[in-house]
Amino acid sequence: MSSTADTTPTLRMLRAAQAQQLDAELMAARPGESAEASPDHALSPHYVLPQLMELAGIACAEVVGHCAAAAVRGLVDDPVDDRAGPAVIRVLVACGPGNQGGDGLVAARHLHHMGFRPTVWYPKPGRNPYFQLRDLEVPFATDFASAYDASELLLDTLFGFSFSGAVRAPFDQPLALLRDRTRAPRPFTVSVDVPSGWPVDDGDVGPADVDADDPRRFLPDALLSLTAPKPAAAAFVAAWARQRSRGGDGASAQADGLRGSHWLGGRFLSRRLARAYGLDDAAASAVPFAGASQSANVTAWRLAPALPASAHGLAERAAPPHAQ
Ligand SMILES: NC(=O)C1=CN([C@@H]2O[C@H](COP(=O)(O)OP(=O)(O)OC[C@H]3O[C@@H](n4cnc5c(N)ncnc54)[C@H](O)[C@@H]3O)[C@@H](O)[C@H]2O)[C@@H](O)CC1
Repeated sequence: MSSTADTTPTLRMLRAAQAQQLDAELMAARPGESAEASPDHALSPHYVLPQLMELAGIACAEVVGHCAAAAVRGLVDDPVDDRAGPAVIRVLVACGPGNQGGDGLVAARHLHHMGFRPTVWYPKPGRNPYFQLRDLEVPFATDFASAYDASELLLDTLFGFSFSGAVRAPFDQPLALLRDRTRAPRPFTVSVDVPSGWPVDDGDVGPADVDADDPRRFLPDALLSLTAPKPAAAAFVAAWARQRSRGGDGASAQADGLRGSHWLGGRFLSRRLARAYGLDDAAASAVPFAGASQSANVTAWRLAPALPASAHGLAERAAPPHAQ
């Protein structure tokens, strides 16, 4: 009989296929399928993609804001006086070809309005927020390496839960650079959903245990999970636990407070959808967001394994499409 109940709050994880399914259910987005065809779609909240991206993007910008002071104090050779405010902080926003790249574009717009100095690397332009950034005269970088070296902070929105296989050009070069820059000084790096290049559903292997050319040598300083952590978030948490037990790498105490931090964003789930994916059951505690915040620091939260696919009927349904 156990004597003391463990009260550590818990977040349930979602595997890639579950996250894609949930995304589709939020939007009722399967082309050609009538709402009557599926009870899930009849109940869908019918979000449209730009709404979800806006919420994801503002959560990204908020987490960058939380981490910015640490980035400046801890990792720059000649620390900037943080009383100067965000205007001195250069944030490189690396945007991939999918919806996560769209989150990054939205985040860059919010960062601009918050007073930061964002620069965007977006080698496959196309989504609407791109034109908004052009209108705001936010600079676009063509050379990732020099923009990286000129920044205090990197927002990694290259790939999220739909990444798979070996990385293809033109994204291979930035991922190789991130993999090779394992030590400070380097920009404080915030990844979204999955550290780019990592296998989404692998929760066990961490950067310390992989070969020199393995993408998991790239260990971001902070991770923002959207809607729910993916198994890669558990690998991120485990990798930072190992890093801490080895005594870190010399960065300042202030920066260390946020290095290895895990955040949750994406406030768009109803109780019905949360319950359907096991995000609202006895093992998964209540949502951690406070007040108007679009992000919550969940570093101290435990991560529970994703439910088996059959638990919410995923196995019986076709894989959803996702925007390219
Ligand atoms: N419900 C949610 O949680 C929401 C998630 N959003 C974001 O959307 C992301 C998922 O978006 P997507 O499904 O578009 O997927 P991703 O943004 O993960 O990327 C898919 C794109 O990457 C390409 N790609 C995949 N593997 C590759 C490889 N090995 N080399 C080169 N290119 C590769 C694909 O061709 C596709 O263009 C999430 O991670 C999250 O950031 C938000 O935009 C909206 C709401």
